[in-house]
This record gives sequence, C-alpha cells and structure tokens, in this order.
Amino acid sequence: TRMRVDVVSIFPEYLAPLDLSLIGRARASGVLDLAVHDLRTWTHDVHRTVDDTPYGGGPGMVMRPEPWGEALDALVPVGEEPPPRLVVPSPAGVPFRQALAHEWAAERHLIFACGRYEGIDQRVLEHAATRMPVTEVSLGDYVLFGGEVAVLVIMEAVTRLLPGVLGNADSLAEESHAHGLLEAPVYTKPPGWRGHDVPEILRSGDHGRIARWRRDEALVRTARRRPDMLAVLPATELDKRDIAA
Ligand SMILES: N#Cc1c(-c2ccc3ccn(Cc4ccncc4)c3c2)n[nH]c1N
Repeated sequence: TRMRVDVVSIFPEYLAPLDLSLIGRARASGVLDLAVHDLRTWTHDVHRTVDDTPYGGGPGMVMRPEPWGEALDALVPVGEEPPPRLVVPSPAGVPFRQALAHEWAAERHLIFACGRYEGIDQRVLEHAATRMPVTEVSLGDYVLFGGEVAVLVIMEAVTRLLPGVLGNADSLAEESHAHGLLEAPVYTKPPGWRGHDVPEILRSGDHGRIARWRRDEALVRTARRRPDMLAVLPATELDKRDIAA
C-alpha cells in the first residue's frame, strides 16, 4: 500500500462517502488504506464524554485532550519511521491549496483529527508535534461546524494525485491548472442546444487555433474572476498574450 490514512471523528458516519467512487477504487486497488475511527472509542466514562467547558470562559465547549491523546497513541506505532503527518482542519489553519495536496500525496501515513464544538484542546496538537509533523489547515474563509467535510475535500484532492487513481484523461484536468490560470469553458454534443451553439472554433479541427482560443478564454476568465491569480503569473506568461496592461 502506498498510503495509509486514519480519520478520527465523533461522527464517523460523516466520512462514509470515502467508500464511494474514486476513493473507493483507490482503496480497492490497494493504493490507499483508509480507516475511520470513532473518538469515543477512547473514552472510558459511562457517558463517553469528549467535551468540557472552556478555560477562560466563552461560549460553547472544547474537546478534551485525553481521548485524543489515547487515540493518537493507538494510531501511531511507537518508532514509526517516517512518522505520520497529523492534519487538523481548523478555521485558524493555513489555507489548503493544491500545493499542500501534492505534498500530502507523497506521505506514507496521514492522520486526520476532526474537531467539533469550539475546537480541540491546543495541548493535543502541542503534544503530537513532539512526535510527528502537525498541520492545522483551513478550507477557506467561512465557518463550518467541524472538520469532517474538510477531510472529505482534502481526501479527494490528495487521493486523485496518487499513482493509478486518475485515468490519463482525468490527469489533463490537473495539467490545466499547471499554467496558473482558470480553465477555459468546456462543451460537448449537441452542437446546438436551446438556441445556444458551441463556439465554432472548437468544431473546426484546427488544434493550434483551438489551443489559442482556450488560452485566451482562460486569461479572460481569470482576469474577471481571479485577478489575484494574474498578479502572481511570471511576466513571460503575460507577455506571451500581450495583455500586459
Ligand atoms: N477546515 C476548516 C474550517 C472550519 C472548521 C474546522 C474544524 C472545526 C472544529 C470545530 N469547528 C467549529 C468552529 C470552531 C471554532 N470557530 C468556529 C467554528 C470547526 C470548523 N471552519 N471553516 C473552515 N474552513
């Protein structure tokens, strides 16, 4: 197996979609070995308590450190080399981007800690960092209820980069971000649909002109929707299209 992934959550059923489609195939093909664990496995009281009131006051509850400590003890064999990476989705995390997906696709073992409530006692991450690399990561500037959906997103972005998971046709989708622009629009049959026609050029068979048309469309879209992406393009890319303002 190329990669082992452990996910710990108080809502393990939230991760059920990881059994489906591409990720299901990656697991069946043996390239990905995934296990989802219920954090309450590592509680010992009759109510299986995972949360408590926050020191310093404030609204909501905080996840207790003890169950997380025992969960990580159980999931990280002593002396595992290289150590797993602990990924903790959090509103206070670093932005999750394709570069991180590529980095994490090269890991042998990932452990995802799904928080709920107001988050996980920070000492869990501090203690884990003495044994393994720890990354607090955020999907974006909006507020979720917990880390589970972030793990679904991250697992999709990482799994599709594992060898053999993408058919070569899909891998082109990955390429298209390589030029640092948004993708051009896509079309398929029928050529005319509800009065809307496919751009003639795409049916011309002139692959040079089609490539240019797609790049122009990608640039226009990027300029309109993500000007921030253009700001970081190497100048040569802009000069190529003589659109430098
Ligand atoms: N990744 C990611 C996220 C989260 C996120 C992730 C984990 C947890 C655990 C608990 N919460 C709820 C909460 C806690 C504190 N402040 C606000 C909300 C989470 C939110 N919100 N937005 C993102 N982009």
